[in-house]
Amino acid sequence: MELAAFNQLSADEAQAAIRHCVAIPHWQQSLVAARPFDTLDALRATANALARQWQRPELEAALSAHPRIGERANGADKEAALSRGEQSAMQQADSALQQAMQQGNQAYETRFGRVFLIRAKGRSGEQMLAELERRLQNSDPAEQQEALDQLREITLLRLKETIQ
Ligand SMILES: NC(=O)NC1=NC(=O)NC1=O
Repeated sequence: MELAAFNQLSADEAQAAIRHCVAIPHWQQSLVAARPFDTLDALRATANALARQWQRPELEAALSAHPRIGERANGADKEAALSRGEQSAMQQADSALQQAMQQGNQAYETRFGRVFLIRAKGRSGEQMLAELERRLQNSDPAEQQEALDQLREITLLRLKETIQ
């Protein structure tokens, strides 16, 4: 979608157009309310600044829309389709890597009590497993910040693909 088109949509239509970027309604509504944007850079800077305000509640709300790494996102909705594309590297992963990722996800969820979140686009399965193993050593606060940073990266990538 062109920026000009996004600027001209009704608030409801504009929110619907970016809903799949992240399952945080307040972020969607705040970005819509900040229109009109003069440039794509201005849109992206605002989206980034709003995403930097996220804390634990936003992280937990958003995780519901992000399947585990290595788990095929079933479903016909746009988020599931985006996840399948983002995680395509895992579809080619061999069974050993798939199993290691499953065990890593389990260890992460036992340690931190939530799904491991990483910006999967552009990363191989091996790179994501290495990141999981590194982040398992993080303290709780450090890991919460890393997860929030990854959620922000995923969101901004999706926004970039949605409004160009
Ligand atoms: N658990 C996850 O990290 N999921 C995901 N990361 C992405 O980049 N897309 C996902 O669905």
